[in-house]
Amino acid sequence: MRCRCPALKDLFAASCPEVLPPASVRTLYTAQLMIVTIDGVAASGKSSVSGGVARALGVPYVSSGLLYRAATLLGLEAGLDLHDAPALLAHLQTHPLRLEPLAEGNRVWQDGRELTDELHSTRVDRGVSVVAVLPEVRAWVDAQLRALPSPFVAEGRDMGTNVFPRAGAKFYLTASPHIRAQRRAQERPEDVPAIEAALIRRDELDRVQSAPALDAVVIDTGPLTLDGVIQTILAQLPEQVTSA
Ligand SMILES: Nc1ncnc2c1ncn2[C@@H]1O[C@H](COP(=O)(O)OP(=O)(O)O)[C@@H](O)[C@H]1O
Ligand SMILES: Nc1ccn([C@H]2C[C@H](O)[C@@H](COP(=O)(O)OP(=O)(O)O)O2)c(=O)n1
Repeated sequence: MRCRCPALKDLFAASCPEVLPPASVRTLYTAQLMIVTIDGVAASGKSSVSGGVARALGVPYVSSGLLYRAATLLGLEAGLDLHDAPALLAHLQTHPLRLEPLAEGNRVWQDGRELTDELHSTRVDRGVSVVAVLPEVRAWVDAQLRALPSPFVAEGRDMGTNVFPRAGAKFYLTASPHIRAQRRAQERPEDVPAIEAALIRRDELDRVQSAPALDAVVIDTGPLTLDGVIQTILAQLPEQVTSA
């Protein structure tokens, strides 16, 4: 079959300029074209910016970090060793989590209990990087994210590199640790120096899975307002995303 779709033709030009891939692969890639990924370091503005972009597009946003945070919370509550991947996974199988990706804010449920408000505590902040490096937990989170119906905006660390490599648009947010600590201090009981030290430690622990995608637009949010970042992203979205 001849390839008539401009977006797919571009995607497969390198390997197969004339023939479309099998329908199942085509569907998967087309679905990913309607996903915007916003990755970045801790407290760089990922969830606030994703929420704003998602609202402007009229789609939900997906906060992948909440699943890592919820896995951490359940592990802490059960008294598990957070390095023990088999024990954590077994606990997650018997206590299934559900991410509710709403445009106005994501929520996480475990059966009938809402965990959302407990996911940004200092103890979860401290433990989550330990849980997030476990390959088994990463595979568990990735499977949940890939099962969600597009279009949506996905934010986290590896949305553009690992989870949705064919996303229609990719962004990566940065800002200096000091600026990020000043912003976070509005939401946490600790002072700026303590938060800054914890952010630097977490940047290091998250470094491997936090590399920007080669085709991501990197935005330093330091000099920008929240709305400034949102508008910068909206101005760079390709048509296949805005018309989704
Ligand atoms: N460009 C910005 N200017 C000022 N404050 C911001 C900006 N981006 C985010 N914030 C604030 O910084 C804090 C951290 O943002 P958040 O979206 O939670 O980051 P992340 O999801 O990357 O951890 C929030 O209080 C948010 O309102
Ligand atoms: N896709 C993702 C999302 C989050 N993580 C990890 C990295 C962080 O330490 C935790 C929590 O991420 P979250 O984005 O909720 O929080 P921060 O912005 O880092 O404060 O999970 C990850 O490894 N991969």
